[in-house]
Amino acid sequence: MSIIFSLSELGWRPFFRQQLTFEEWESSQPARIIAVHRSNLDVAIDGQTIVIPVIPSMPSLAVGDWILIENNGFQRLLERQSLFSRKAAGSKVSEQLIAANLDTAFIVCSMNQDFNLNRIERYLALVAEAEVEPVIVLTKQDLCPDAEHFIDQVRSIDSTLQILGVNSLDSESLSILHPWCSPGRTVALIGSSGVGKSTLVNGLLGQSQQVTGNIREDDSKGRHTTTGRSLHLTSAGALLLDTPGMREVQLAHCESGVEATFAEITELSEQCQFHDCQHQSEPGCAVKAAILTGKIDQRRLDSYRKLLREQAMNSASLAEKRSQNKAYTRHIKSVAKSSKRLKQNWE
Ligand SMILES: Nc1nc2c(ncn2[C@@H]2O[C@H](COP(=O)(O)OP(=O)(O)OP(=O)(O)O)[C@@H](O)[C@H]2O)c(=O)[nH]1
Ligand SMILES: [Zn+2]
Repeated sequence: MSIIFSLSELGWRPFFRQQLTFEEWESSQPARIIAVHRSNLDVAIDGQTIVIPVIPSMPSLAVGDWILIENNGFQRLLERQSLFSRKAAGSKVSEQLIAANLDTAFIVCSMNQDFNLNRIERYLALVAEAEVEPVIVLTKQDLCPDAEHFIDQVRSIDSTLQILGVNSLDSESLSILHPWCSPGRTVALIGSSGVGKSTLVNGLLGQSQQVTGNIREDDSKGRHTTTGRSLHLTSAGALLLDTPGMREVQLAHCESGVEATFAEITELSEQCQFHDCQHQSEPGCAVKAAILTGKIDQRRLDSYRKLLREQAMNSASLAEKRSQNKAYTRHIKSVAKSSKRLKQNWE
């Protein structure tokens, strides 16, 4: 089932439009990537969706990317407004792109014993790193006698956050999310297992469906496989990006995201006596002083430290895996070279 989209419904806006040269306006067409497969891309252009082949000279592309095409062939990638990526190990692919040009990430957490502020802060750091607007969606409100208690806790970490309580099983309750789901906007969900993401996705989609139906693609062995597309239309008109990768994003190379999520600690750090203060037992620590006066929560500082450590450890282990892979590749190459030499000598 195919739905016809206009460019503005696909999220086309001045940020992308102004990147085109006059010549590009004349000769090429903007297109949004709605699925990335091994050998081709599904892209939506003004009024239709088409399939274009993946060619080796293409940059890494993600669902949600805007590209220019000419005669149904790839021209160039437009600058992204936001990007979720997973910093993968491996000598060839150092960064696995997950989703591009999202406007909003719904950070989903349930209002029950699974509720966890540290986890929300972890997701906030990821979303800040990707430069996407966060909205905290607290689910299972129907089962919770004191939703305000949970909402207040989230507000205590940042009073400017958008925080909404919902019952994902009730579409009327989800209308509170509509301001972020208007036509042309792109949203995605992030949250732990069991908090109700799938239920929320179903509720937001209502009777609507994937931007186009599944397609069949030949895999490397020539077999047909059916691959789902990742961009869906919500009943309120937004595009909902639902890709498994979003659910597995790791905290690595995310220092600026962590710093942004704990802005009050980062700002206070500038007043610490030592510029590399760890806020533990150093003299003249402004952060410790703020904890003593109750201005900052000890939990906040612990969470900040833990996330900084986690992202540093993940980044380091990825770098190590990368260098191991490089060494392995060098080894394979040298074995191949010497066996070629041997063969030449033999002949
Ligand atoms: N009462 C109630 N139940 C909910 C709500 N949201 C989700 N559930 C239920 O919670 C359970 C888990 O929901 P899922 O949508 O599968 O959770 P998920 O986050 O997608 O979990 P994973 O697929 O493991 O990532 C299901 O039984 C849902 O019906 C809600 O707002 N209210
Ligand atoms: Zn300090």
